Amino acid sequence: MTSQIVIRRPDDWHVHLRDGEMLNAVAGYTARQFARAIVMPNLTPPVVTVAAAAAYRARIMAALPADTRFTPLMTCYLTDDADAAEIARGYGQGVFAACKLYPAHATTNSAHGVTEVRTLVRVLEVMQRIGMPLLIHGEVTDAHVDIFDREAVFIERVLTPLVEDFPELKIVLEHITTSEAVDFVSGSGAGIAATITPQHCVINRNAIFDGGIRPHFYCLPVAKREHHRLAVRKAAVSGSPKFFLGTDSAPHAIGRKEAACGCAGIFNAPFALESYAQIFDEEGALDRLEGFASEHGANFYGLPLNDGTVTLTREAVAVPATITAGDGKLVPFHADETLPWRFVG
Ligand SMILES: NC(=O)N[C@@H](CC(=O)O)C(=O)O
Ligand SMILES: [Zn+2]
Ligand SMILES: [Zn+2]
Repeated sequence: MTSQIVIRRPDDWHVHLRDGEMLNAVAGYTARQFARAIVMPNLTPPVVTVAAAAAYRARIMAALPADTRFTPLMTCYLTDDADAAEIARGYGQGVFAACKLYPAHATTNSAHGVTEVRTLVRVLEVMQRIGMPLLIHGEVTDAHVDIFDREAVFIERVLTPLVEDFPELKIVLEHITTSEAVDFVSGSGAGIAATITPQHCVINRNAIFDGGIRPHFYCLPVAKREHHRLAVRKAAVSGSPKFFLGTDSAPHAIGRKEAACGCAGIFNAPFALESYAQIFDEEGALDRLEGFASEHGANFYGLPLNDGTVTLTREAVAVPATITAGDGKLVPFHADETLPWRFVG
């Protein structure tokens, strides 16, 4: 039985580091495990300019010890009046690594998101030309569409025509949750990829209602039926270069989760690699963890692979019930569980 995993230093291709006190509390968890991370721009107000992204990047580095080897990769939040020239300038200067498309009102802090993808034609043309990836929260927001169908309907109504109109545009369908998403990405060209979170490999929708409402298992897109979980999990461990690691770690203070209208988001950064290692181990695919965690994403983005390695050992690790964050508390994914793999560093 394998007792140790050594892989090239991995990257997290989708994370929410927040700002202010929360940023100070959570940034270290991501920087400890990952060499780079694609940092989501859904702050209030959202990150839409090169200057705002550069300033946010500086705040992230200031939240970490000076000797931390971590590179935040910044993203531009697309709005209906997104500025193609500003976006191209930010990409050219190495400030923006990608643009993020939130359908308006699809998820946390998406009120400024895009109402009609059609309005973005100019921006998408430029992105396609310069090779800048478009990252998508793939859910329709139509209230008539059942919440469990919103990803599949987005693929049909929005993503399929988008790929037809912009065949060379690099697209990452973020945090996929359905067999429809797996099939769409698998059946598309090399320019279409997806990130996969640990939670969508581990839980199905029953977890959200297990003996009562469980707000710490609520995120968007919401977890789906078991057969979807199995499809997503199979894609993660498949070895396909189209699927790569993106935790979607999305911290919300405990009081904002345990509330009459609790926020969507699962905080998985503190034990992210432990969680993925367990999944790959259970699937007999530990030899594919390195591709998923450390190679496929970088290759898709056209970035160099990281130097150095990280190690996990087969050793029980107890996940605490809560984690202190400033004056408040966060509940981590796997709270109160014991995981079989320990991140050593
Ligand atoms: N995933 C979530 O449930 N929440 C994310 C937003 C997002 O990634 O959709 C957040 O910012 O809290
Ligand atoms: Zn999202
Ligand atoms: Zn997210």
